[in-house]
Amino acid sequence: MISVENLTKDYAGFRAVQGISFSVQKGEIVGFLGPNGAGKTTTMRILAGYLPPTGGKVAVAGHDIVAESLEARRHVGYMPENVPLYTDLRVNEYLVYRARLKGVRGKKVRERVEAVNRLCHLDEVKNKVIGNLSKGYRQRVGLADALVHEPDLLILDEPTIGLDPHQIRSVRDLIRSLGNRHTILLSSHILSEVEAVCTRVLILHRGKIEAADTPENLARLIRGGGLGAIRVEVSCGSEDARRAFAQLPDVETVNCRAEREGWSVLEIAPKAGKDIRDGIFSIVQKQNWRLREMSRVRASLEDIFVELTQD
Ligand SMILES: Nc1ncnc2c1ncn2[C@@H]1O[C@H](COP(=O)(O)OP(=O)(O)OP(=O)(O)O)[C@@H](O)[C@H]1O
Repeated sequence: MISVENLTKDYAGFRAVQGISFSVQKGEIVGFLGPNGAGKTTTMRILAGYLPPTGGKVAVAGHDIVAESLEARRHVGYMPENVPLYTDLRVNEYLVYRARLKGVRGKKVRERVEAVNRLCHLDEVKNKVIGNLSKGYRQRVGLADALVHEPDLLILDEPTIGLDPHQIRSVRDLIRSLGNRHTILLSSHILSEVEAVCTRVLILHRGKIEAADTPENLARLIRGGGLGAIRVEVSCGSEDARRAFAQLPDVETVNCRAEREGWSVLEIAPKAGKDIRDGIFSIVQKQNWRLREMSRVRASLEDIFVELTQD
């Protein structure tokens, strides 16, 4: 659905996107992550046909975004970061206008507007003036706009920015349900949201792709080859515990997380690919400590993001 080869974008001598390549298959929901200024919006605007690339090849649904711009854009629904709406229009009027502008004709216009109103839960506000809507409803109007011409591909730039937790959850559920029928590329700084809806993530840093994989595989990349840190709670002082566990040959780091009432909580990271659980247990036995927790700490998407994008 998306094919990007060696894409570059220059702004007045500054290279914001530095030769990136990736592809997105039909039916995927892909999270596009990166620190501020990484080049996410720039890339998304190029994919949506709003900005010309400086170099490289970009195709959407098999159509070159430069040579066959109109045809490519027919397949794309784009929701920009700050949804530009005509605040004097009513929701219905706006969506009818947008549908016509995007080439929807005749009876189909009403049908499509009704369908997206239903899908985006806009029915109760469809006759309201957009300027009087809350931020959450405006975001949904933006999403309805992106969907009104039945695109195959949805490009959503921070779709939940500025929403409260209830609204975030409802937009997230909506995106997940759209994933059944659409391919989706979405950027977000809310990593729990990306973890919840995306099948794959692309991490962009300073205009380059640092990683592209499922969150599970990325966690494997950064934490001990997939085995992850082990969290233990043992009945001793944290310094004694730290020293004892650090002696294990396959241990990379030992960090104390808490110490209270004679118990210490530690996170022990193994060297890549090593399983240190037996060794940990032997030490606990030898020292005659009591053990009330031994669990695996899975790297969160936030851990992965921070590790891959720190300077
Ligand atoms: N129109 C422009 N003219 C000049 N520089 C620009 C322009 N648009 C973006 N940039 C620069 O290009 C770089 C990438 O910006 P972009 O908006 O694509 O990043 P982003 O990853 O979307 O960031 P954010 O998470 O803050 O939205 C930044 O350094 C930005 O200042």
